[in-house]
Amino acid sequence: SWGYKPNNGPQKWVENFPIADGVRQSPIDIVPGQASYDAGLKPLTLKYDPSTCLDILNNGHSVQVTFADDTDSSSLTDGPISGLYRLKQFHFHWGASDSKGSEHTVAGTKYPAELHLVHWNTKYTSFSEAASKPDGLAVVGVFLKIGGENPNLQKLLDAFDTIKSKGKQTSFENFDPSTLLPGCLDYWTYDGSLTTPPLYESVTWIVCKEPISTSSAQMAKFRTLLFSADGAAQDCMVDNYRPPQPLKGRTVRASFK
Ligand SMILES: NS(=O)(=O)c1ccc(-n2ccn(-c3ccc(F)cc3F)c2=O)cc1
Ligand SMILES: [Zn+2]
Repeated sequence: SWGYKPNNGPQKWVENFPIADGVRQSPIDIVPGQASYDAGLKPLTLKYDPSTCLDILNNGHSVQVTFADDTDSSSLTDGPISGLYRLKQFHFHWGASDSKGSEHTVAGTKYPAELHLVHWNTKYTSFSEAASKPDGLAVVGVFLKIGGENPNLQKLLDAFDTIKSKGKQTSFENFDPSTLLPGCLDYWTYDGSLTTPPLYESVTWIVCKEPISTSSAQMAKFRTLLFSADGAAQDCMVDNYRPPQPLKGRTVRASFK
């Protein structure tokens, strides 16, 4: 099935997912000078309850932390959206080296990794119903840059040895995703899509301007995960990012001057 190799990667996805050539695909290159400041954009309100954190999973494409979404206790409101969106999961994209890995780029600059916090619109009854609707999802993107070691990230990395291969999952409790947010929540926002198949054009993207830090050693830990299942030839999980897609006339708005 789909992946990130030459034979099944982003250039091939259109064969099974024709929306790959759609009008609101993600990620994009964000050019700050071309973004338009919108004074009507509200600050983000992110309220996360660590007790909703359930487990951590290697799904064969990324490492994902999943949340209980049967109540509003972990939610996103305000910002560019209306209503309340519940947190479903967060995951990452990263490179084989510190020179690449993010999906969104900023004036062509690639970061070594990017965190995605995936929320769904509670005007729908479930994540799966919301996932394909034009206003169904809101994903908060946070860039990771190489700097000091990130102690909050380390809690996640410490679980990686037990979920090394595809399909491995383990309980992961009381993690507060707000510890992975930057101090400043200035953001860019635009209408986009899921960045992996099924590539649904259902995402209001909210990309934070300020990155969080991680160390090179911590990035190396991400690269010990495997795309492959137990028993199969070991295939390092690296470069699990889609390159920027055409803007096709979309406007990127900035919440800051
Ligand atoms: N990288 S990202 O844009 O944040 C991103 C990319 C892909 C997904 N994704 C993949 C499968 N699904 C999914 C899972 C269950 C479901 F019912 C519907 C889905 F679209 C999903 O939401 C979720 C998030
Ligand atoms: Zn993602």
